[in-house]
Amino acid sequence: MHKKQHKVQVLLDAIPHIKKFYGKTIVIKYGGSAQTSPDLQAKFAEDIVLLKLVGMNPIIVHGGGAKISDLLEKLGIPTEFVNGHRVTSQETMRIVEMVLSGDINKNITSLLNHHGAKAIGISGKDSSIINAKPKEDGKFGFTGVVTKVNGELINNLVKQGYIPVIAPIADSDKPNHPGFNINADVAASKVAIAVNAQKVLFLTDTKGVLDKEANLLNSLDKEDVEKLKEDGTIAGGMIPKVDSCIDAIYNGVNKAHIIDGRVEHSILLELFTSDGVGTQFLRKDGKNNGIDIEKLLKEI
Ligand SMILES: Nc1ncnc2c1ncn2[C@@H]1O[C@H](COP(=O)(O)OP(=O)(O)O)[C@@H](O)[C@H]1O
Ligand SMILES: CC(=O)N[C@@H](CCC(=O)OP(=O)(O)O)C(=O)O
Repeated sequence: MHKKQHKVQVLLDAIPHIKKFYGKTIVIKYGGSAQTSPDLQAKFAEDIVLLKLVGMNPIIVHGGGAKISDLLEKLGIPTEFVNGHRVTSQETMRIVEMVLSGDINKNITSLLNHHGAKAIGISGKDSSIINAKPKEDGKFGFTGVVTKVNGELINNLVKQGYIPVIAPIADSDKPNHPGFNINADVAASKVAIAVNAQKVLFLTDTKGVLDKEANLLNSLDKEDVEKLKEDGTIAGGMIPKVDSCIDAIYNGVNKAHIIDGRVEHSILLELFTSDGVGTQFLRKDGKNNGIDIEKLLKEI
């Protein structure tokens, strides 16, 4: 095919995908592990701006766990993770907020704005968009469990043309409280549920969920995830990610995907091509994901 025709064909191939997602809300969890190089960050920004321009409503929830750990180490403050969630002392909470809300949130917001978006950086504390209480009765210190997300406020920002960039810090309902550190995967799924998102994408530093032989698992549901966690195939930072994917698809979000944020334009590959990348999470009972099982069975 002639080069110019090929370019046109690429656009034409994207039409059904653009149609499917036009006007739909997509939450993108931008993990710390996928924020590594300036080049990848610029490609991420291009993808998000393109989604907005073709009529989708992207909402970003970002992480930054690696940067938090780096700063804690420099300051000589020990840190611990249990099942992928950081245990957060009061001292650590201040660092977490500085890194997530002060540094990373503003960098992503500025990056998107310089690529032509109208991005607005907020933390869950702003207007108490995310509320939380202590996780496991305080065993995790200032690590929180989300109790409420103001989806309406986030959707109002979207309606006004903004791309919300949300730091996973939550407010407490108690005054003079330092707030809560929320695992960014958990924050992303709770935001996706609250805004009634069509999809939630988790960008990370692996191809997706891998089995014991490091083969990519293409599609998972609740029971698969339970088995993989039980036998230790899924560990560490992957635990909150898969739990969040399951939470999302059982609470109104059609599909969740874990994709490789190290691959350039992985968001566009996922949304605009039929190949699909990474691991998808889909309810096999067909409820809530747009698949008409009755119709499919008749066609077999
Ligand atoms: N079964 C698995 N498949 C893929 N990655 C896994 C698995 N179990 C544990 N992991 C780990 O989870 C990591 C991703 O989680 P994390 O480092 O928290 O990323 P992020 O910053 O994107 O949230 C991978 O880099 C990998 O080390
Ligand atoms: C409670 C908890 O685990 N909070 C996380 C918040 C940041 C995060 O989740 O960042 P990634 O997505 O890059 O891992 C932390 O302190 O590291």
